[in-house]
Amino acid sequence: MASLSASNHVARVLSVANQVTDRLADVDASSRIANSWRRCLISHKLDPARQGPPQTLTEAEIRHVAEPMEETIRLATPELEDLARVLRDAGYCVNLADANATMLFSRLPGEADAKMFLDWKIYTGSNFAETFEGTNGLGTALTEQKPILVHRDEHFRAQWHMFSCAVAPLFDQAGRLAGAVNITSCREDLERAAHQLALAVTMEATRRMEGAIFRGHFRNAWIATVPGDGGSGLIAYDDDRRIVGACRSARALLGLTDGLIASGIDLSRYIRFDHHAARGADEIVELRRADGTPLGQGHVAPPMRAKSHAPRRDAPASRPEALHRLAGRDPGLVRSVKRLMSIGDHNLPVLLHGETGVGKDVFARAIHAASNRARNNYVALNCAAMPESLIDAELFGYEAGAFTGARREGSKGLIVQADGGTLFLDEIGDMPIALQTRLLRVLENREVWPLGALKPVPVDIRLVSATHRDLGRMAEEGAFRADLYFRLRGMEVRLPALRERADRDDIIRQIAREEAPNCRLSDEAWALLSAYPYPGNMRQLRHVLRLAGCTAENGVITDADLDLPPFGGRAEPDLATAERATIVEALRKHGGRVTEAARALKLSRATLYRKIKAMKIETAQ
Ligand SMILES: Nc1ncnc2c1ncn2[C@@H]1O[C@H](COP(=O)(O)OP(=O)(O)OP(=O)(O)O)[C@@H](O)[C@H]1O
Repeated sequence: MASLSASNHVARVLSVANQVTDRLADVDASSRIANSWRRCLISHKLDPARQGPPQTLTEAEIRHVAEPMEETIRLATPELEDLARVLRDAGYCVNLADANATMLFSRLPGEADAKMFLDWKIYTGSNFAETFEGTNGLGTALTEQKPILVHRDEHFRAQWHMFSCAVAPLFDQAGRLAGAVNITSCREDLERAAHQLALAVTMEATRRMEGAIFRGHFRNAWIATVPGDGGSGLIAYDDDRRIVGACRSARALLGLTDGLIASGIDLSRYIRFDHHAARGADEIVELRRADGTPLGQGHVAPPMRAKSHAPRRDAPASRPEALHRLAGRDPGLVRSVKRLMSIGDHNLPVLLHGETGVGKDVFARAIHAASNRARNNYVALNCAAMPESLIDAELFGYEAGAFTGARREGSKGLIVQADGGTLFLDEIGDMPIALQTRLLRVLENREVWPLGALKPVPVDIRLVSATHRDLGRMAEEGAFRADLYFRLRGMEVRLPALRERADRDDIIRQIAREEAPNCRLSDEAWALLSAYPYPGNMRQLRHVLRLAGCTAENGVITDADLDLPPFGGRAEPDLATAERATIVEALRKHGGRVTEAARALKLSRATLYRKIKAMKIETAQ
């Protein structure tokens, strides 16, 4: 039925709703559309012939309504933007509405189609509740909490007959209805089948939004993905394996309720699997029910704090104190921090330069915390700690099935995880040339192409990188891409070695307070500490004082407690030899197992890998 007059449509609605056999009754009387028409007539008392625009909110009202949805919209936005880009050329407008059917996010299609949506007020602030607008995609999907396609003359009000909308409801991290994702088209040439396809795409995108909302909400918890017929379920649990959250599918799959979750019920009462909590990386696991029956392959992801140091959600917008504290009273650093603060709100890349252990990582975190990105993720990657193929996958992400061994649902990659925040690339001088080219492209185009992806993902990151090498020289010699080098050093900050710092004594005092709080330094110990050149910088000083705090007798650290290897102008070889021997011994003791050796040495696995690589130590792994 291409175009119906308003009066014919009224007669049609009445005959369908009243189940009268009539030539106009072209809609199945038991269908969801017919049921909705009945609701509109009987419960909402609406008139199918009524004309007029939808209710719209003022700017202030929109802000008020959007406030409780702020986090949900933020977490769903990357997927919404993707969906809008995919459907734009097909003429669809894309919206996210809250559970009351008020549109709070809108992306219009190209110019040729956009005017129609503007004229009909299909944009942010408009309300499409079924109780006002009658049967329509948003209102009806939200009423029924089910995806729906409302094609042209299936709308209750005749005035909406030039539109088709496909809508998927969106459920929040607790499985509650949070809103719906709507796509609307006014193209006459698009058949129902085309809209059905677009609905499937929208449902899939909405499922990914729900995943992002769940992961964002439980970013400090472990997350297990459990396969299920109605889509995979997500369960969040703490370090003691107590369940702290479950999405709608996981609740349905395992019979979890709010009450059970609030009681901190043990995960093992529902699912069991083995994984290595200490590894701090995502893992594919074999899942079993509590009674041992197999549940298939699942996936376990560690808390974001372990891999990306995500700040707390209540973190203040910007905290420059840490940066000032790190600069201390060193005039050169104080100047650098001043300059950094003056460019703080810009996204200028920063290149940190300094010897090992001077505090490049803590400085990078402080730059992030002092910036206007502080509320978003700080994501760090050590380029020297991983083989090229792993950096590629970790950094740029990949689509599902992009390569053998890839995670089933693909991986967003660290660049996308850092969207809106800061990406810290440590030991950037060790980044393989092929990846330098890809990174340069990301910085230039502000988008990333995950491996196997058909389209790029837009990203907004601030890049802070660090190196102990002379990148300028490497660029001259062709060992590092010169164009990338110039991009990285929007601002270059040289972190002085501890022996060069004007405020070295302040730092020794501060670290002594932190590492050996119950001890005082004897005069001889103080003399030794303040004269020593510290080839291992802050890290070495910390280790020396930590050890001294343990061996000191009667609360006094003497020179005998200080393990300061002799320094003959160049201490690195001695220190390096001792360190190498310690690592080789730890690896030997643990049968070449890096994870266990790292634990014994109290180093992160990544740091130990980096050292193994730098020292060219052979391992069994
Ligand atoms: N200004 C400072 N005051 C006190 N401790 C510091 C300071 N800067 C860094 N540290 C400490 O020194 C240690 C090494 O810091 P960090 O890992 O940031 O150094 P790095 O330069 O990144 O080292 P690497 O080059 O080996 O990666 C950490 O324990 C850190 O807490």
